Amino acid sequence: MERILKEYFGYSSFRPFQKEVVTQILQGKDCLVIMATGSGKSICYQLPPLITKKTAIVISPLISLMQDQVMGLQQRGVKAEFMGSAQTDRTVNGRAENGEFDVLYMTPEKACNVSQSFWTALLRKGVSLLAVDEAHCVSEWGHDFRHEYQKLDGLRPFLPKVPFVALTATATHKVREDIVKSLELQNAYTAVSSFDRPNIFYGVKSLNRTNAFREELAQEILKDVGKSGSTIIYCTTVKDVEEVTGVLVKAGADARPYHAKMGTKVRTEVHRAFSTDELQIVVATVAFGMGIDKPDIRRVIHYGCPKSLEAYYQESGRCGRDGLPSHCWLYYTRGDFTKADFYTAGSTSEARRKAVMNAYLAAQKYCSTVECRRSTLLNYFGESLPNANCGHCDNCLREGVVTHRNMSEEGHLLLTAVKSCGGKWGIGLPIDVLRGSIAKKIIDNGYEKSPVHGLGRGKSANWWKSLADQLLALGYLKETIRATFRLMSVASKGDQFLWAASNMGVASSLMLPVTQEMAEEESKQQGGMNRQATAAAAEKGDPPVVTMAQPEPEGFTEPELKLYHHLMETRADLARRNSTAPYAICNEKTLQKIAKSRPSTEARLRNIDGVNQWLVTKHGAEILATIKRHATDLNLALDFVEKITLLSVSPMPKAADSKSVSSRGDQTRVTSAKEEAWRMWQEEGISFSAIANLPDRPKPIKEDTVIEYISECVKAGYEVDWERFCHDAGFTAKKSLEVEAAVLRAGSTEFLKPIKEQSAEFVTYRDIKIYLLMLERGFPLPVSPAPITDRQDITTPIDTAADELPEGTADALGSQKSDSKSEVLDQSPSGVFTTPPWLPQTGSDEMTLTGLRRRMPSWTSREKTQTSETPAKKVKTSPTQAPDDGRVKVKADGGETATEEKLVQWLMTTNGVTRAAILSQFPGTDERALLDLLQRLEEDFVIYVRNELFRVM
Ligand SMILES: Nc1ncnc2c1ncn2[C@@H]1O[C@H](COP(=O)(O)OP(=O)(O)OP(=O)(O)O)[C@@H](O)[C@H]1O
Repeated sequence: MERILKEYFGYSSFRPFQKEVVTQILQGKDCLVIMATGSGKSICYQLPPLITKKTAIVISPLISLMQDQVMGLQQRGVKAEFMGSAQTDRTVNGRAENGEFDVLYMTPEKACNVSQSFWTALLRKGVSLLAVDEAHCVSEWGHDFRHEYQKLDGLRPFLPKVPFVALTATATHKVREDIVKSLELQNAYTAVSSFDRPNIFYGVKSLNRTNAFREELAQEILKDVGKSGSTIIYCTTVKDVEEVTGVLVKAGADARPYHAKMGTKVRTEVHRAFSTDELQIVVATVAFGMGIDKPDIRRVIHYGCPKSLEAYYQESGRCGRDGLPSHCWLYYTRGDFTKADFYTAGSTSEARRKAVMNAYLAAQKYCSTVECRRSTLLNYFGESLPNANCGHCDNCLREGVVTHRNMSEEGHLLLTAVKSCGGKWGIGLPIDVLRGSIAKKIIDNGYEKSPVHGLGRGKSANWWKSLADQLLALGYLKETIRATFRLMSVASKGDQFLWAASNMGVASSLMLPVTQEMAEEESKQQGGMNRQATAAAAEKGDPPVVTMAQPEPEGFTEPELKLYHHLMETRADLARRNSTAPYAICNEKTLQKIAKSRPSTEARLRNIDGVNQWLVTKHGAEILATIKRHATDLNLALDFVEKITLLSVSPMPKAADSKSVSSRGDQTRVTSAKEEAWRMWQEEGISFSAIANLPDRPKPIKEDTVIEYISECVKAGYEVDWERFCHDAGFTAKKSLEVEAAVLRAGSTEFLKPIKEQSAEFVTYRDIKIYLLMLERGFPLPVSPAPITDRQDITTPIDTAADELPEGTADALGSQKSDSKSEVLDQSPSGVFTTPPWLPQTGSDEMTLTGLRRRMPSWTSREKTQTSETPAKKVKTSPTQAPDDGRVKVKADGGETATEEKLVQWLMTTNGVTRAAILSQFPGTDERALLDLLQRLEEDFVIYVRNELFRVM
């Protein structure tokens, strides 16, 4: 899986849940995948067809979305196409039926209308899965309900045993249940990830639909768009689209409109220009919604409140899909909150109408809340942030700047006005009463006689509405929905407040934040006084005003930045010449990694996370040429190996306080089996081999597995006796130096295989992993006094050392809780080791374990056994274990032995071989040891098995 992920998509590791979902699909299981926007759901259905070589059918709601995905996949060497009305290539149908495509997209309408014979023919060729993308469209409770989605279960009989995979980024619990029911998902594996998009900054501002405001907005947008990345401005109406585009173009912006009233041809052209970076800003209605899969959109601006919070999450989710910092701003006016009729008009059932209304109210709440925007968004989907303050939205940044004020008087007035209107109206009428309106409705109902009539004249209607939002959120007011009307009444908490005020003569204090809207309204009324206050606050060093500016990549020196920009130009040029989008060539994050590491060869370029085989083959030469050309001018060294990230790890906590510590970042604790292995080794001194062969294990595990377990504990912060660990694992100074040299030659620490290829034969995958772990945790590496000057200097340790050991010794050593150091050196009671014959017999400080190790040619028993003068204690390695140099034990009956290298080399010359064939090729190999070797190579992604044939990756 990892190999294919790297080969086609360029990624070196899976994101959370991707691997699990792919595994379940490969096992034929239905899946329900609920993962955040931009979290990488597509990989879940794009990888299985590449593994199984069977077509994946993907149901997608929009042609533009399918076209985008097909373009991206084709750029990666994946055979992808879409079937539907917009398809001009007449051969697609036949080729699809013939199983020629890895990934085949179609709309639900198309899928429900293709003939049974099509499915039968395709099924004969092989179908790996049927994915239903944007699966929330299945549910009436979803924000984009589509009838055709509800018919997709009709495909089940045509595609027996084909796993159905439903994917969406927006599904409340109700929607999830609907999806499972409607698509008849059986025993589905469900993956639900966090909805959080940490790289996105969320903010809300108020809006005024006047030309003056739009001009101001255009200036604000223009300040940032010049820097980099693309911008989408979503509008709720075509009129808004035209007006906003107008002012932007007039102000000199590179902007074009996109809405349903434009012809298909023009829309396609706008879409293409935007995707290929020819156009920087698209001002669009939601028609442009899900169809955009561009990873480097830096700003999504909403001009008007969206129709639902789900829609907002989806649309804002188009932003920053490459994980780089991006901004989402929502501009709204309270006038946007009066469109309930419009949005609910198409509802065919009461349930649907209610769902639309709830989602609409949630969007309004998001606009007017003074709480953390991110929390508000996540809470809606049933998720809560560990910290109520995300620190990365306008409200959180304003915290500390926002002043609180006792609004008990205003609160009392508003509650009284609502009460006097009898709970029969929305909030608008009581506010009109407060502001002294003598409209017909007020006179007809006698509200002008209310004791509070006209007492709230000093504040604007919007100011009072903002207060009402807060009183509603705090439970002083309550809202009931009748049809599309929102009726406001006083809740019991509000009643108590009013009662206390009239009976005790005092209103309780009501400290509330002055919302941005309140501040703006007051500012308008006080002729800009508030603006002065804001400037004064800034002078006092209050948090900075948030801008939409796109920061340059972090941690880059000036020359590196220049190189990065040259690479961006090369990418744009490649995209132009290949009629594709720059991001389809390579995304910005990957380009940043390339600029930082500056590979000099294709192999090193390939090694970079995010670089796929296709990029190397098609454009590698030009990218390398750009690097070479500019790196010299900019005085930048090539093949820069970034160790900073590896070494900048916090010091390791002590075991006592680290057992419950989760690993850095990923909150996972080690399993009890791993912790048990760690405890036995670290605290009880039991050897790896003894732990691997514990008598009460149902089946022995490999020594390597034990080492892996302990390594995981180390990563999770557990303490280890590191010297002993290296000693027991046979990781010597010589190996350490060799791996270090290999890392430099490989140019990266991302993958094990290139490092292995660059290492001397005696270095095993285990050694490389230990070396990387030490680097990661910042442990000192073993040192040797004699530097290795020449590769020839490094000789391969003997192959047969372990075979000379008498049977049973290892088991015996293990069962007596042995410290494996005793396999080599006799330990004196003082903890000082006696000097082996090949070391000087004097020199007290050199007699400590560390001192000895510093001077020893090697640390380990196994390496010591190769020294002819050393009277090594005989240690037996279990027949199922491969010795630490990765070699396999030789059987007494002779014949050629399978070593890691020999085996891999031979496999490379074949098209895949069975285990029996390997055994006959290497008759001197112990069968169990061979199995171990094969398993280890598989785990290290050196080989893989398909149809019981072993092949090299
Ligand atoms: N394992 C990975 N490593 C690094 N990047 C990845 C990985 N998987 C996916 N990505 C990248 O993440 C971005 C988002 O992926 P994708 O389009 O699949 O998201 P999505 O979950 O379908 O989002 P949405 O619901 O918004 O459509 C893409 O640029 C993709 O290439």
